Amino acid sequence: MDMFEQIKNHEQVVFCNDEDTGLKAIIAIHNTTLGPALGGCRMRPYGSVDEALNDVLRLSKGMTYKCAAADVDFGGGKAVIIGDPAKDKHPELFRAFGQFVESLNGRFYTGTDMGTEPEDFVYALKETNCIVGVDEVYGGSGDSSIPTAMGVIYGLQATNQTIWGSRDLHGKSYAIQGLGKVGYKVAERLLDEGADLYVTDINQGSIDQLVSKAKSMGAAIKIVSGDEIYSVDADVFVPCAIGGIINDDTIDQLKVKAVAGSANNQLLDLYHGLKLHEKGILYAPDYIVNAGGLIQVADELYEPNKERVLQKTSAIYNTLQNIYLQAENQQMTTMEAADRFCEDRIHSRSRRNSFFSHMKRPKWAVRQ
Ligand SMILES: NC(=O)C1=CN([C@@H]2O[C@H](COP(=O)(O)OP(=O)(O)OC[C@H]3O[C@@H](n4cnc5c(N)ncnc54)[C@H](O)[C@@H]3O)[C@@H](O)[C@H]2O)C=CC1
Ligand SMILES: O=C(O)CCC(=O)C(=O)O
Repeated sequence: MDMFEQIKNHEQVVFCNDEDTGLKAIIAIHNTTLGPALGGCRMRPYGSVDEALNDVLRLSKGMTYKCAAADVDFGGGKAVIIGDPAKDKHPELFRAFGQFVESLNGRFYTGTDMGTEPEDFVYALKETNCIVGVDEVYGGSGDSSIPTAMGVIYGLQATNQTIWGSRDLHGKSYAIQGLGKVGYKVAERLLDEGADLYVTDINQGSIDQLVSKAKSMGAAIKIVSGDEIYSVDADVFVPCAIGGIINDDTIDQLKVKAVAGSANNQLLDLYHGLKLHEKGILYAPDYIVNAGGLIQVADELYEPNKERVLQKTSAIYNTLQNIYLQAENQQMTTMEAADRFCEDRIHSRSRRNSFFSHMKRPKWAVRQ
């Protein structure tokens, strides 16, 4: 496919190649109407450059919508590093990545995502100030997966309220895919609430950790294989790992009443939102539910304020309920209702914010 056809809705795509450190990364800036691009950096052993490019293009577009929905003055961007997080990480790799981010001169801010940790970005921070979510001792706001997990909990509460008339989390069962930075925290909170859990992860260490936590609480969790997670008899499916997991094959297997989790790009295609709807499964649009981390890192770039982050993250509950209502009133899927809500916000600003008008960096209150 023609490369420009492939990236046609994006403003800028940067291929980063550094032979000395082995860095192979792609930074995608989707849309900066609302402000400079902001989005995490994922590290994965992608099978091909094309796979990595597709991922970063989809993820960066999602960030444009996420920023609009969360009402933060940033645009959509994302980065991917091609490599195995378990084997290929080293300080110089992240320093080299930081140099590429710096070369964008404030058009792109980044931090953690799947496969990366706040500590990795301490090295990138040596090269650029355009890094978010590092520990507070380095001037950051800390692990952004904490508010992300909190947002998922608000999303689950809004979903339960809509389906069962109560936002209570206990008395329901949840199938969690992925016990990483976000999924593990969601699982802990659900255990605290006395919910029943089915869990899966490709990393046995995370499962063992959750099992011993559950044991210490006298609770039981059911461990299932990667394939089984789609067909368990749970009330809600909570995807907290990879994208594209809502597809023709998995929708046929789902027995749940709702899907609400942190994973970015859960629907393989937009029409899978319709298929879920036709099967009577309520879908919580991913970028509405998982905006907590974004809210924290966006806040960090101005005047960091923990209370405000908590307040804005708790608004995910109302935003999601409104999306559910809009979808019902306008006879569309929840994903279509969410997309329309965001597109209206972006278009209403596009007349006033022109391309590149947000080159200026936000005020760096902490690190200057
Ligand atoms: N960290 C954050 O604040 C945010 C994360 N997200 C999204 O949430 C998802 C999870 O992010 P993190 O927890 O930060 O990533 P992470 O890398 O800390 O955790 C991902 C977990 O999923 C597991 N996993 C990977 N493939 C799997 C598979 N096929 N089946 C089961 N488990 C699998 C990994 O072993 C790991 O434990 C990603 O899609 C990410 O883009 C979205 C918004 C913010
Ligand atoms: O958590 C971050 O660093 C930025 C937010 C992000 O990348 C996301 O929400 O997917």
